[in-house]
Amino acid sequence: MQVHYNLEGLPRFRNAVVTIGTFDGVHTGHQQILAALRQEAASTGGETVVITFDPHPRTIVQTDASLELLTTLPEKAGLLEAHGIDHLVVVPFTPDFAAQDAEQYISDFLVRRFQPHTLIIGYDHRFGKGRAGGYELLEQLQHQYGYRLIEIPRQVLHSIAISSTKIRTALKQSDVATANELLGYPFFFEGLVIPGDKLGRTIGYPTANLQYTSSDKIRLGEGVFAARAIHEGRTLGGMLSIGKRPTLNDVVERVEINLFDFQEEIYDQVIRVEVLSYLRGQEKYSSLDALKEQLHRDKEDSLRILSSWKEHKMGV
Ligand SMILES: Nc1ncnc2c1ncn2[C@@H]1O[C@H](COP(=O)(O)OP(=O)(O)OP(=O)(O)O)[C@@H](O)[C@H]1O
Ligand SMILES: Cc1cc2nc3c(=O)[nH]c(=O)nc-3n(C[C@H](O)[C@H](O)[C@H](O)CO)c2cc1C
Repeated sequence: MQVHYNLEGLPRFRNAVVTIGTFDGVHTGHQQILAALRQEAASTGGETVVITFDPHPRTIVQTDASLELLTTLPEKAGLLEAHGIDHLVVVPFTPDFAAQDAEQYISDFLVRRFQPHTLIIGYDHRFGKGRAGGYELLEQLQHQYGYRLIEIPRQVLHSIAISSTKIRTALKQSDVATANELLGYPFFFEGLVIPGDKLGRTIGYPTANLQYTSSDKIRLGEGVFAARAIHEGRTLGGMLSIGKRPTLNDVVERVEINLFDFQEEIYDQVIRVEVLSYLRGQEKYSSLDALKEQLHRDKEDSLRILSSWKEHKMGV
């Protein structure tokens, strides 16, 4: 897949089959649209093109709220590539871009830049100054500009919006099963390995303490989870803990992962964590020994879950 950040440098697409959207999470609902895109492109010998906006239009509209994105831009690009998309075009959603009038958006942006063979567009797609343009205008001008228009039905868009909301709610409630089902791959995030207080190794369970690398990305709720970590191309099994370490009467939330069959120093490195399954909540144990016994059981549970996921190579 090619990723284009500059509208001036776009190649001449061959029979471009184009869709436009934020595709946050690239979840099962979005995947239906991507499948339609691939199918149309296959039948016309064309290339699939996804147009997305960055920063997210929501940052322009509502400045205060945290974004809680399901995917950062690079993560989204990785997923789109895994779904067989040929080109991702990232359009800076600037005030200037938002201010062009609707007919200009069609003629100068869509037609001139992409020469689309087919446009797959939501019935509610709005564009141009004051969001004056919509599906009807694209329909009126389709013969003049020679593109074919395919409408994404209302129910499909509705179910995508419902899924996005459900995934966000589930993740914040640590309900990984619901989130992963709707995502169609295990939820993942990236973390920088930072120093902790060197306690983990004293109980036989060293943990890489993680600092989130993205401030815009949604945070998973507290709990203990079976997980995988991707480190320098290797996938390692592990168990993830998100919580305030009640046993130690700590107050700040820690994100830490114990990796199985692993003994390397990885401070200052970034790892990707795929969260497979929720195991339990954070508990206060009467001693570090009692915690250690629980970690032993968590490891057994995690190993069982990991082996059932072995054949499952979802995500990227
Ligand atoms: N199996 C493993 N799982 C996780 N990290 C490991 C593992 N083996 C070695 N390490 C390394 O050891 C570090 C963790 O060691 P340890 O838990 O003792 O100290 P720490 O970083 O101070 O964390 P903590 O706050 O958990 O005590 C990790 O950051 C990593 O670099
Ligand atoms: C899989 C896993 C589960 C954990 N569960 C708990 C817990 O239930 N309560 C707690 O106080 N700390 C928990 N911790 C954090 C633990 O206190 C910490 O890793 C060590 O004290 C070292 O800092 C957990 C850590 C891991 C890796």
